[in-house]
Amino acid sequence: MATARTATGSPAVALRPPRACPRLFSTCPGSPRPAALRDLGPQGRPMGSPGPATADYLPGDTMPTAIPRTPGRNPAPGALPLLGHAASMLRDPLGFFAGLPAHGELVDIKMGPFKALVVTTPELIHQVLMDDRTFDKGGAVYERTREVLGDGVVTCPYKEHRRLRRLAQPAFSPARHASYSRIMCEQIARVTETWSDGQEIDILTDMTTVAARTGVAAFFAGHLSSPSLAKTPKDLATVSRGVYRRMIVPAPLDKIPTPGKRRYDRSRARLRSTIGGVIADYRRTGEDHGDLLSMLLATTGDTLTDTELNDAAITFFFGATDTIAITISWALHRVSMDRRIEEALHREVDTVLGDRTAAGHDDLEHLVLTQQIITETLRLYPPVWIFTREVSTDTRLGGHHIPAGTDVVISPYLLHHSAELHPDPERFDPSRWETKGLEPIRRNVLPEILPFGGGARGCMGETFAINEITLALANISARWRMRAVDSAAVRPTSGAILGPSGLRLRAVARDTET
Ligand code: HEM
Repeated sequence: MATARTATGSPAVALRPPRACPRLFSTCPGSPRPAALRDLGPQGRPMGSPGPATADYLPGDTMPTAIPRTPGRNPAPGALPLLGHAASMLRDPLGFFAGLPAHGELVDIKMGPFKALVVTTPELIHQVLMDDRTFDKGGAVYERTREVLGDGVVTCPYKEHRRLRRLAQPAFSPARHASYSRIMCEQIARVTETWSDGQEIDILTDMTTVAARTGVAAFFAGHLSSPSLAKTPKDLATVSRGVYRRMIVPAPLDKIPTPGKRRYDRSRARLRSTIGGVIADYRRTGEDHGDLLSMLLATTGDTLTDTELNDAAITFFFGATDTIAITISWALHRVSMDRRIEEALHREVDTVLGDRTAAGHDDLEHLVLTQQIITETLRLYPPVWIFTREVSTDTRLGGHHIPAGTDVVISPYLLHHSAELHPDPERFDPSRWETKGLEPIRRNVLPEILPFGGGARGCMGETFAINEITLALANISARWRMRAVDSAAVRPTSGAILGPSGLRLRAVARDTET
Protein backbone atom coordinates (compact mmCIF):
# COMPACT_ATOMS: atom_id res chain seq x y z
CA MET A 1 0.00 0.00 0.00
CA ALA A 2 1.30 3.41 -0.80
CA THR A 3 1.46 5.16 2.55
CA ALA A 4 3.19 8.45 1.89
CA ARG A 5 3.27 10.55 5.05
CA THR A 6 1.56 13.83 5.47
CA ALA A 7 4.30 16.39 5.74
CA THR A 8 4.26 18.83 8.60
CA GLY A 9 6.09 22.02 9.32
CA SER A 10 6.53 25.29 7.55
CA PRO A 11 5.33 25.85 4.01
CA ALA A 12 6.98 24.15 1.11
CA VAL A 13 9.09 26.22 -1.21
CA ALA A 14 6.92 26.88 -4.21
CA LEU A 15 8.35 26.03 -7.57
CA ARG A 16 8.13 28.59 -10.27
CA PRO A 17 6.18 27.40 -13.27
CA PRO A 18 8.33 25.33 -15.55
CA ARG A 19 9.62 26.82 -18.70
CA ALA A 20 7.94 25.15 -21.63
CA CYS A 21 10.10 23.47 -24.18
CA PRO A 22 9.01 24.50 -27.67
CA ARG A 23 10.52 21.34 -29.07
CA LEU A 24 8.01 19.16 -27.31
CA PHE A 25 5.38 20.19 -29.80
CA SER A 26 7.21 18.74 -32.70
CA THR A 27 7.26 15.12 -31.74
CA CYS A 28 5.58 13.74 -28.94
CA PRO A 29 4.33 13.91 -28.98
CA GLY A 30 8.95 22.58 3.93
CA SER A 31 9.91 23.02 6.00
CA PRO A 32 10.31 19.48 5.66
CA ARG A 33 10.71 17.34 8.67
CA PRO A 34 14.23 16.09 8.32
CA ALA A 35 14.93 12.93 10.17
CA ALA A 36 17.34 13.50 12.99
CA LEU A 37 20.24 11.19 12.54
CA ARG A 38 19.45 9.33 15.73
CA ASP A 39 15.99 8.57 14.34
CA LEU A 40 17.23 6.99 11.23
CA GLY A 41 16.69 3.29 11.18
CA PRO A 42 18.56 0.64 9.26
CA GLN A 43 16.28 0.90 6.26
CA GLY A 44 18.98 1.67 3.76
CA ARG A 45 19.99 -1.37 1.80
CA PRO A 46 23.69 -1.71 1.04
CA MET A 47 23.98 -0.06 -2.29
CA GLY A 48 26.17 -2.67 -3.84
CA SER A 49 23.62 -5.32 -3.10
CA PRO A 50 21.36 -6.45 -5.86
CA GLY A 51 17.81 -5.28 -6.12
CA PRO A 52 15.08 -7.81 -6.72
CA ALA A 53 15.94 -10.15 -9.53
CA THR A 54 12.82 -9.27 -11.44
CA ALA A 55 10.74 -6.17 -11.52
CA ASP A 56 7.72 -7.91 -10.05
CA TYR A 57 6.21 -6.87 -6.74
CA LEU A 58 7.89 -8.21 -3.67
CA PRO A 59 5.78 -10.62 -1.63
CA GLY A 60 3.37 -8.69 0.52
CA ASP A 61 3.16 -5.70 -1.76
CA THR A 62 -0.26 -4.45 -2.56
CA MET A 63 -1.31 -2.02 -5.19
CA PRO A 64 -2.60 1.34 -4.02
CA THR A 65 -6.34 1.07 -4.29
CA ALA A 66 -7.88 4.05 -2.53
CA ILE A 67 -7.11 6.52 -5.26
CA PRO A 68 -10.04 8.65 -6.34
CA ARG A 69 -9.84 8.98 -10.04
CA THR A 70 -11.94 9.51 -13.08
CA PRO A 71 -12.67 6.16 -14.64
CA GLY A 72 -12.57 5.37 -18.27
CA ARG A 73 -10.89 6.67 -21.37
CA ASN A 74 -11.44 10.29 -22.29
CA PRO A 75 -9.82 12.93 -24.44
CA ALA A 76 -7.80 15.59 -22.62
CA PRO A 77 -9.85 18.79 -22.65
CA GLY A 78 -8.83 21.95 -24.46
CA ALA A 79 -7.83 20.53 -27.85
CA LEU A 80 -7.67 23.19 -30.57
CA PRO A 81 -8.41 22.46 -34.23
CA LEU A 82 -5.24 21.23 -36.00
CA LEU A 83 -2.99 21.98 -33.02
CA GLY A 84 -4.70 19.65 -30.57
CA HIS A 85 -3.11 20.10 -27.15
CA ALA A 86 0.06 21.64 -28.49
CA ALA A 87 -0.65 25.04 -26.95
CA SER A 88 -1.12 23.58 -23.45
CA MET A 89 1.96 21.45 -23.92
CA LEU A 90 3.98 24.47 -24.97
CA ARG A 91 2.74 26.65 -22.15
CA ASP A 92 3.22 24.22 -19.28
CA PRO A 93 4.07 20.63 -20.24
CA LEU A 94 4.61 19.44 -16.68
CA GLY A 95 1.37 20.99 -15.45
CA PHE A 96 -0.44 19.56 -18.47
CA PHE A 97 0.67 16.00 -17.71
CA ALA A 98 0.18 16.34 -13.95
CA GLY A 99 -3.44 17.39 -14.61
CA LEU A 100 -4.35 14.45 -16.85
CA PRO A 101 -5.40 11.91 -14.14
CA ALA A 102 -8.44 14.10 -13.48
CA HIS A 103 -9.68 13.20 -16.96
CA GLY A 104 -9.45 9.43 -16.94
CA GLU A 105 -7.36 6.32 -16.48
CA LEU A 106 -6.50 6.59 -20.12
CA VAL A 107 -6.36 10.04 -21.67
CA ASP A 108 -6.08 10.75 -25.39
CA ILE A 109 -3.82 13.63 -26.35
CA LYS A 110 -3.02 15.16 -29.73
CA MET A 111 -0.16 17.32 -30.85
CA GLY A 112 -0.79 18.31 -34.41
CA PRO A 113 -1.07 15.02 -36.33
CA PHE A 114 0.55 13.01 -33.52
CA LYS A 115 -1.88 11.12 -31.28
CA ALA A 116 -1.01 9.26 -28.11
CA LEU A 117 -2.66 7.60 -25.15
CA VAL A 118 -1.47 8.66 -21.69
CA VAL A 119 -1.80 6.03 -18.96
CA THR A 120 -2.50 7.72 -15.64
CA THR A 121 -3.09 5.04 -12.99
CA PRO A 122 -0.48 2.96 -11.15
CA GLU A 123 -2.28 -0.29 -12.02
CA LEU A 124 -2.41 0.35 -15.73
CA ILE A 125 1.15 1.68 -15.79
CA HIS A 126 2.16 -1.55 -14.09
CA GLN A 127 0.32 -3.58 -16.73
CA VAL A 128 2.09 -1.71 -19.54
CA LEU A 129 5.55 -2.07 -18.01
CA MET A 130 5.12 -5.75 -17.26
CA ASP A 131 4.05 -6.64 -20.78
CA ASP A 132 7.05 -5.55 -22.78
CA ARG A 133 6.09 -7.77 -25.71
CA THR A 134 2.76 -5.99 -26.33
CA PHE A 135 3.96 -2.56 -25.19
CA ASP A 136 7.19 -2.52 -27.14
CA LYS A 137 9.82 0.11 -27.76
CA GLY A 138 8.96 1.76 -31.03
CA GLY A 139 7.40 4.80 -32.61
CA ALA A 140 8.80 8.17 -33.58
CA VAL A 141 10.80 8.90 -30.43
CA TYR A 142 12.66 5.59 -30.51
CA GLU A 143 13.34 5.86 -34.23
CA ARG A 144 15.16 9.13 -33.56
CA THR A 145 16.96 7.78 -30.50
CA ARG A 146 18.11 4.72 -32.44
CA GLU A 147 19.76 6.93 -35.02
CA VAL A 148 21.99 8.24 -32.27
CA LEU A 149 22.46 5.37 -29.84
CA GLY A 150 22.37 2.58 -32.37
CA ASP A 151 20.48 -0.61 -31.66
CA GLY A 152 21.55 -0.85 -28.05
CA VAL A 153 19.63 -2.28 -25.14
CA VAL A 154 17.75 1.00 -24.53
CA THR A 155 16.35 1.32 -28.02
CA CYS A 156 16.03 -2.20 -29.41
CA PRO A 157 12.64 -3.85 -29.83
CA TYR A 158 11.40 -6.80 -27.76
CA LYS A 159 12.70 -9.45 -30.14
CA GLU A 160 16.33 -8.36 -29.67
CA HIS A 161 16.10 -7.18 -26.11
CA ARG A 162 16.61 -10.30 -23.98
CA ARG A 163 19.90 -11.17 -25.68
CA LEU A 164 21.34 -7.63 -25.46
CA ARG A 165 20.29 -7.21 -21.85
CA ARG A 166 21.78 -10.57 -20.89
CA LEU A 167 25.08 -9.70 -22.56
CA ALA A 168 25.24 -6.26 -20.89
CA GLN A 169 24.18 -7.55 -17.45
CA PRO A 170 27.69 -8.40 -16.14
CA ALA A 171 28.54 -4.70 -16.31
CA PHE A 172 25.99 -4.10 -13.56
CA SER A 173 26.68 -7.14 -11.38
CA PRO A 174 26.99 -6.42 -7.63
CA ALA A 175 30.64 -7.48 -7.72
CA ARG A 176 31.55 -4.49 -9.89
CA HIS A 177 30.09 -1.74 -7.72
CA ALA A 178 32.96 -1.30 -5.27
CA SER A 179 35.35 -0.54 -8.13
CA TYR A 180 32.85 1.87 -9.73
CA SER A 181 32.53 3.65 -6.37
CA ARG A 182 36.32 4.13 -6.22
CA ILE A 183 36.28 5.75 -9.65
CA MET A 184 33.31 7.93 -8.66
CA CYS A 185 35.06 9.19 -5.52
CA GLU A 186 38.22 10.03 -7.48
CA GLN A 187 36.30 11.98 -10.08
CA ILE A 188 34.17 13.85 -7.50
CA ALA A 189 37.36 14.86 -5.66
CA ARG A 190 39.09 15.88 -8.89
CA VAL A 191 36.35 18.37 -9.73
CA THR A 192 35.58 19.69 -6.24
CA GLU A 193 39.28 20.21 -5.42
CA THR A 194 39.27 23.01 -8.00
CA TRP A 195 36.58 24.91 -6.03
CA SER A 196 37.56 27.75 -3.71
CA ASP A 197 35.70 29.27 -0.79
CA GLY A 198 32.95 31.61 -2.01
CA GLN A 199 33.27 30.57 -5.65
CA GLU A 200 30.17 30.61 -7.84
CA ILE A 201 29.78 27.18 -9.40
CA ASP A 202 27.99 26.13 -12.57
CA ILE A 203 27.00 22.99 -10.75
CA LEU A 204 25.35 21.19 -13.65
CA THR A 205 28.44 21.57 -15.82
CA ASP A 206 30.74 20.40 -13.03
CA MET A 207 28.58 17.40 -12.22
CA THR A 208 28.36 16.51 -15.91
CA THR A 209 32.17 16.46 -15.94
CA VAL A 210 32.19 14.15 -12.90
CA ALA A 211 29.64 11.80 -14.47
CA ALA A 212 31.22 11.74 -17.93
CA ARG A 213 34.73 11.10 -16.56
CA THR A 214 33.38 8.37 -14.30
CA GLY A 215 31.70 6.65 -17.25
CA VAL A 216 34.85 6.79 -19.35
CA ALA A 217 37.08 5.57 -16.52
CA ALA A 218 34.74 2.66 -15.73
CA PHE A 219 34.64 1.52 -19.33
CA PHE A 220 38.19 2.18 -20.45
CA ALA A 221 40.34 2.14 -17.30
CA GLY A 222 43.05 0.33 -19.20
CA HIS A 223 43.35 3.08 -21.77
CA LEU A 224 42.87 6.22 -19.72
CA SER A 225 46.37 7.56 -20.35
CA SER A 226 45.88 7.24 -24.10
CA PRO A 227 45.89 10.66 -25.83
CA SER A 228 43.03 9.44 -28.03
CA LEU A 229 40.76 9.55 -24.98
CA ALA A 230 41.63 13.14 -24.03
CA LYS A 231 38.53 14.58 -25.65
CA THR A 232 36.20 11.71 -24.79
CA PRO A 233 34.54 13.12 -21.63
CA LYS A 234 33.83 16.40 -23.44
CA ASP A 235 32.55 14.62 -26.55
CA LEU A 236 30.43 12.49 -24.32
CA ALA A 237 28.83 15.47 -22.61
CA THR A 238 28.12 17.03 -26.03
CA VAL A 239 26.67 13.82 -27.45
CA SER A 240 24.64 12.99 -24.37
CA ARG A 241 22.94 16.39 -24.40
CA GLY A 242 22.49 16.12 -28.16
CA VAL A 243 20.83 12.72 -27.88
CA TYR A 244 18.08 14.18 -25.72
CA ARG A 245 17.62 17.07 -28.09
CA ARG A 246 17.44 14.78 -31.09
CA MET A 247 14.87 12.52 -29.46
CA ILE A 248 12.36 15.33 -29.82
CA VAL A 249 13.46 17.27 -32.90
CA PRO A 250 11.83 15.97 -36.10
CA ALA A 251 14.32 14.39 -38.52
CA PRO A 252 14.05 17.05 -41.27
CA LEU A 253 14.80 19.90 -38.85
CA ASP A 254 17.79 18.00 -37.53
CA LYS A 255 19.42 18.18 -40.96
CA ILE A 256 19.94 21.96 -40.65
CA PRO A 257 23.70 22.44 -40.08
CA THR A 258 23.53 24.78 -37.08
CA PRO A 259 26.80 25.26 -35.11
CA GLY A 260 25.34 23.05 -32.37
CA LYS A 261 24.50 20.32 -34.85
CA ARG A 262 28.01 20.47 -36.37
CA ARG A 263 29.56 20.26 -32.91
CA TYR A 264 27.35 17.31 -32.07
CA ASP A 265 28.19 15.50 -35.35
CA ARG A 266 31.92 16.03 -34.81
CA SER A 267 31.81 14.78 -31.22
CA ARG A 268 29.68 11.79 -32.14
CA ALA A 269 31.95 10.74 -35.01
CA ARG A 270 35.05 11.15 -32.81
CA LEU A 271 33.45 9.23 -29.94
CA ARG A 272 32.47 6.31 -32.17
CA SER A 273 35.89 6.19 -33.81
CA THR A 274 37.72 6.45 -30.46
CA ILE A 275 35.62 3.66 -29.01
CA GLY A 276 36.18 1.58 -32.16
CA GLY A 277 39.96 2.13 -31.86
CA VAL A 278 40.05 1.08 -28.22
CA ILE A 279 37.96 -2.03 -28.95
CA ALA A 280 40.36 -2.99 -31.78
CA ASP A 281 43.33 -2.43 -29.49
CA TYR A 282 41.89 -4.54 -26.68
CA ARG A 283 41.08 -7.30 -29.14
CA ARG A 284 44.59 -7.20 -30.60
CA THR A 285 46.45 -7.41 -27.29
CA GLY A 286 43.91 -9.68 -25.59
CA GLU A 287 44.99 -8.07 -22.31
CA ASP A 288 42.57 -7.93 -19.36
CA HIS A 289 42.59 -4.35 -18.06
CA GLY A 290 40.07 -5.10 -15.34
CA ASP A 291 37.60 -2.63 -16.82
CA LEU A 292 34.17 -2.94 -18.31
CA LEU A 293 35.34 -3.31 -21.87
CA SER A 294 37.76 -6.13 -20.97
CA MET A 295 34.93 -7.85 -19.19
CA LEU A 296 32.54 -7.58 -22.12
CA LEU A 297 35.26 -8.83 -24.47
CA ALA A 298 36.02 -11.79 -22.25
CA THR A 299 32.47 -13.12 -22.55
CA THR A 300 32.39 -16.47 -24.23
CA GLY A 301 29.72 -18.12 -26.36
CA ASP A 302 27.26 -15.60 -27.76
CA THR A 303 29.26 -12.38 -27.70
CA LEU A 304 28.73 -8.78 -28.72
CA THR A 305 29.99 -7.80 -32.17
CA ASP A 306 32.22 -4.72 -32.51
CA THR A 307 29.23 -2.63 -33.60
CA GLU A 308 27.18 -3.90 -30.65
CA LEU A 309 30.10 -3.15 -28.31
CA ASN A 310 30.33 0.36 -29.71
CA ASP A 311 26.56 0.79 -29.23
CA ALA A 312 26.85 -0.64 -25.71
CA ALA A 313 29.60 1.86 -24.83
CA ILE A 314 27.59 4.80 -26.18
CA THR A 315 24.49 3.54 -24.35
CA PHE A 316 26.43 3.18 -21.10
CA PHE A 317 27.97 6.65 -21.40
CA PHE A 318 24.66 8.19 -22.39
CA GLY A 319 22.81 6.57 -19.48
CA ALA A 320 25.52 7.51 -17.01
CA THR A 321 25.97 11.20 -17.75
CA ASP A 322 23.09 13.72 -17.80
CA THR A 323 20.60 11.85 -15.62
CA ILE A 324 23.17 11.58 -12.82
CA ALA A 325 24.52 15.12 -13.19
CA ILE A 326 21.00 16.55 -13.11
CA THR A 327 19.96 14.60 -10.01
CA ILE A 328 23.07 15.62 -8.02
CA SER A 329 22.47 19.25 -9.04
CA TRP A 330 18.79 19.23 -8.04
CA ALA A 331 19.62 17.55 -4.71
CA LEU A 332 22.30 20.13 -3.85
CA HIS A 333 19.93 22.92 -4.82
CA ARG A 334 17.06 21.64 -2.66
CA VAL A 335 19.32 20.96 0.33
CA SER A 336 20.74 24.49 0.02
CA MET A 337 17.20 25.85 0.36
CA ASP A 338 16.40 24.28 3.72
CA ARG A 339 18.73 24.79 6.70
CA ARG A 340 17.21 21.97 8.73
CA ILE A 341 17.68 19.41 6.03
CA GLU A 342 21.13 20.76 5.37
CA GLU A 343 22.15 20.51 9.04
CA ALA A 344 20.77 16.99 9.35
CA LEU A 345 22.64 15.96 6.22
CA HIS A 346 25.90 17.46 7.48
CA ARG A 347 25.42 15.71 10.82
CA GLU A 348 24.90 12.38 9.10
CA VAL A 349 27.90 12.79 6.83
CA ASP A 350 30.17 13.99 9.67
CA THR A 351 29.11 11.05 11.85
CA VAL A 352 29.62 8.49 9.10
CA LEU A 353 33.01 9.93 8.08
CA GLY A 354 34.47 10.50 11.54
CA ASP A 355 38.07 11.62 10.94
CA ARG A 356 38.01 10.86 7.23
CA THR A 357 37.47 13.54 4.60
CA ALA A 358 35.49 11.50 2.07
CA ALA A 359 32.97 8.67 1.99
CA GLY A 360 33.58 5.49 0.03
CA HIS A 361 31.70 2.41 -1.04
CA ASP A 362 31.49 0.87 2.44
CA ASP A 363 29.80 4.01 3.77
CA LEU A 364 26.89 3.84 1.34
CA GLU A 365 24.64 1.74 3.55
CA HIS A 366 25.07 4.22 6.44
CA LEU A 367 24.16 7.30 4.42
CA VAL A 368 20.48 6.80 5.09
CA LEU A 369 19.24 10.41 5.15
CA THR A 370 21.44 11.14 2.14
CA GLN A 371 19.56 8.46 0.24
CA GLN A 372 16.16 9.69 1.46
CA ILE A 373 17.10 13.08 0.03
CA ILE A 374 17.96 11.42 -3.26
CA THR A 375 14.70 9.48 -3.36
CA GLU A 376 12.78 12.70 -2.74
CA THR A 377 14.81 14.52 -5.40
CA LEU A 378 14.02 11.79 -7.93
CA ARG A 379 10.36 12.01 -6.95
CA LEU A 380 10.10 15.76 -7.52
CA TYR A 381 12.41 15.88 -10.51
CA PRO A 382 12.49 12.52 -12.33
CA PRO A 383 15.05 13.19 -15.08
CA VAL A 384 13.25 10.77 -17.40
CA TRP A 385 9.89 12.42 -16.81
CA ILE A 386 8.16 10.84 -19.76
CA PHE A 387 8.68 7.81 -21.98
CA THR A 388 6.71 5.95 -24.60
CA ARG A 389 5.77 2.53 -25.89
CA GLU A 390 4.19 1.36 -29.13
CA VAL A 391 1.46 -1.29 -29.02
CA SER A 392 2.68 -4.23 -31.14
CA THR A 393 -0.56 -6.18 -31.29
CA ASP A 394 -4.23 -5.38 -30.55
CA THR A 395 -4.75 -5.55 -26.81
CA ARG A 396 -6.95 -4.44 -23.91
CA LEU A 397 -6.02 -1.95 -21.21
CA GLY A 398 -8.39 -1.00 -18.41
CA GLY A 399 -11.15 -2.77 -20.33
CA HIS A 400 -10.54 -0.71 -23.46
CA HIS A 401 -9.56 -2.00 -26.86
CA ILE A 402 -6.16 -0.61 -27.85
CA PRO A 403 -5.20 -1.23 -31.48
CA ALA A 404 -1.70 -2.15 -32.62
CA GLY A 405 0.31 0.92 -33.55
CA THR A 406 -1.06 3.06 -30.69
CA ASP A 407 1.59 5.25 -29.05
CA VAL A 408 1.35 4.94 -25.27
CA VAL A 409 2.84 7.56 -22.94
CA ILE A 410 3.98 6.97 -19.35
CA SER A 411 4.99 9.90 -17.21
CA PRO A 412 6.81 9.28 -13.92
CA TYR A 413 6.34 13.02 -13.29
CA LEU A 414 2.56 12.62 -13.37
CA LEU A 415 2.70 9.80 -10.84
CA HIS A 416 5.26 11.51 -8.60
CA HIS A 417 3.18 14.70 -8.37
CA SER A 418 -0.08 12.92 -7.57
CA ALA A 419 -1.58 14.25 -4.32
CA GLU A 420 -3.23 10.88 -3.70
CA LEU A 421 0.07 9.07 -3.75
CA HIS A 422 2.22 11.86 -2.27
CA PRO A 423 0.32 14.23 0.02
CA ASP A 424 1.38 17.84 -0.47
CA PRO A 425 3.25 16.69 -3.54
CA GLU A 426 5.20 19.89 -4.28
CA ARG A 427 6.83 19.90 -0.86
CA PHE A 428 10.44 18.68 -0.76
CA ASP A 429 10.18 16.30 2.18
CA PRO A 430 12.80 13.54 2.49
CA SER A 431 11.02 12.28 5.62
CA ARG A 432 8.39 10.74 3.32
CA TRP A 433 10.93 7.98 2.87
CA GLU A 434 11.91 7.67 6.53
CA THR A 435 10.53 4.18 6.90
CA LYS A 436 11.24 3.15 3.36
CA GLY A 437 14.67 4.39 2.32
CA LEU A 438 15.24 3.36 -1.24
CA GLU A 439 12.85 0.42 -1.16
CA PRO A 440 10.18 2.07 -3.29
CA ILE A 441 12.73 2.61 -6.00
CA ARG A 442 14.29 -0.80 -5.56
CA ARG A 443 10.94 -2.43 -6.07
CA ASN A 444 11.30 -0.99 -9.46
CA VAL A 445 7.69 -0.85 -10.43
CA LEU A 446 5.98 -0.11 -7.14
CA PRO A 447 3.91 2.57 -8.68
CA GLU A 448 4.24 5.32 -6.10
CA ILE A 449 7.56 6.29 -7.59
CA LEU A 450 9.25 5.05 -10.72
CA PRO A 451 12.16 7.24 -11.71
CA PHE A 452 13.95 4.25 -13.19
CA GLY A 453 10.97 2.83 -15.09
CA GLY A 454 10.20 -0.81 -14.46
CA GLY A 455 9.59 -4.28 -15.78
CA ALA A 456 11.94 -5.98 -18.19
CA ARG A 457 12.91 -2.59 -19.64
CA GLY A 458 13.64 -0.99 -16.26
CA CYS A 459 16.91 0.89 -15.86
CA MET A 460 20.01 -1.27 -15.74
CA GLY A 461 22.13 1.46 -14.16
CA GLU A 462 19.97 2.18 -11.12
CA THR A 463 22.48 1.03 -8.47
CA PHE A 464 25.36 2.66 -10.37
CA ALA A 465 23.38 5.92 -10.48
CA ILE A 466 22.26 5.92 -6.85
CA ASN A 467 25.77 5.11 -5.65
CA GLU A 468 27.29 7.95 -7.64
CA ILE A 469 24.65 10.47 -6.57
CA THR A 470 24.98 9.38 -2.91
CA LEU A 471 28.77 9.65 -2.95
CA ALA A 472 28.65 13.03 -4.66
CA LEU A 473 26.08 14.46 -2.25
CA ALA A 474 27.94 13.09 0.79
CA ASN A 475 31.43 14.09 -0.30
CA ILE A 476 30.42 17.57 -1.40
CA SER A 477 28.47 18.06 1.85
CA ALA A 478 31.46 16.90 3.89
CA ARG A 479 33.43 19.97 2.77
CA TRP A 480 31.00 22.46 1.31
CA ARG A 481 27.81 24.28 2.13
CA MET A 482 26.09 25.26 -1.08
CA ARG A 483 24.26 28.58 -1.32
CA ALA A 484 21.85 29.54 -4.10
CA VAL A 485 23.09 32.45 -6.17
CA ASP A 486 19.54 33.22 -7.35
CA SER A 487 17.07 30.52 -6.33
CA ALA A 488 14.20 32.42 -7.99
CA ALA A 489 15.91 31.92 -11.36
CA VAL A 490 15.87 28.11 -11.08
CA ARG A 491 13.25 26.30 -13.12
CA PRO A 492 12.70 22.78 -14.36
CA THR A 493 13.08 22.60 -18.11
CA SER A 494 11.02 19.81 -19.57
CA GLY A 495 12.58 18.83 -22.86
CA ALA A 496 13.26 15.14 -23.31
CA ILE A 497 14.83 15.23 -19.85
CA LEU A 498 13.86 17.25 -16.77
CA GLY A 499 16.84 19.43 -15.91
CA PRO A 500 17.32 22.62 -13.92
CA SER A 501 17.88 25.84 -15.78
CA GLY A 502 19.37 28.93 -14.18
CA LEU A 503 20.96 26.93 -11.39
CA ARG A 504 24.12 28.47 -9.95
CA LEU A 505 25.41 27.70 -6.49
CA ARG A 506 28.07 29.34 -4.35
CA ALA A 507 30.40 26.92 -2.57
CA VAL A 508 31.17 27.97 1.02
CA ALA A 509 33.89 25.95 2.73
CA ARG A 510 32.54 24.37 5.92
CA ASP A 511 35.95 24.51 7.62
CA THR A 512 35.85 28.32 7.51
CA GLU A 513 32.62 28.39 9.51
CA THR A 514 32.73 29.53 13.11
C1 HEM B 1 19.43 9.12 -12.18
C2 HEM B 1 19.89 8.35 -13.15
C3 HEM B 1 19.03 7.55 -14.10
C4 HEM B 1 17.68 7.62 -14.34
C5 HEM B 1 16.65 8.56 -13.71
C6 HEM B 1 17.38 6.61 -15.33
C7 HEM B 1 16.10 6.35 -15.82
C8 HEM B 1 15.81 5.32 -16.70
C9 HEM B 1 14.48 4.99 -17.13
C10 HEM B 1 13.18 5.71 -16.71
C11 HEM B 1 14.58 3.93 -17.96
C12 HEM B 1 13.42 3.20 -18.65
C13 HEM B 1 13.03 3.88 -19.93
C14 HEM B 1 11.88 3.17 -20.60
O1 HEM B 1 11.28 2.27 -20.03
O2 HEM B 1 11.58 3.53 -21.73
C15 HEM B 1 15.98 3.60 -18.08
C16 HEM B 1 16.48 2.58 -18.85
C17 HEM B 1 17.82 2.29 -18.96
N1 HEM B 1 18.86 2.89 -18.28
FE1 HEM B 1 18.70 4.36 -16.93
N2 HEM B 1 18.54 5.95 -15.67
C18 HEM B 1 19.57 6.50 -14.93
C19 HEM B 1 20.89 6.12 -14.95
C20 HEM B 1 21.41 5.13 -15.74
C21 HEM B 1 22.81 4.72 -15.76
C22 HEM B 1 23.89 5.29 -14.85
C23 HEM B 1 22.92 3.75 -16.70
C24 HEM B 1 24.14 2.97 -17.12
C25 HEM B 1 25.32 3.10 -16.61
C26 HEM B 1 21.61 3.52 -17.26
C27 HEM B 1 21.32 2.58 -18.22
C28 HEM B 1 20.04 2.29 -18.66
C29 HEM B 1 19.76 1.23 -19.62
C30 HEM B 1 20.78 0.32 -20.28
C31 HEM B 1 18.37 1.23 -19.82
C32 HEM B 1 17.57 0.34 -20.76
C33 HEM B 1 17.15 -0.93 -20.06
C34 HEM B 1 16.40 -1.87 -20.99
O3 HEM B 1 15.67 -1.42 -21.88
O4 HEM B 1 16.55 -3.08 -20.77
N3 HEM B 1 20.72 4.38 -16.66
N4 HEM B 1 16.71 4.46 -17.28
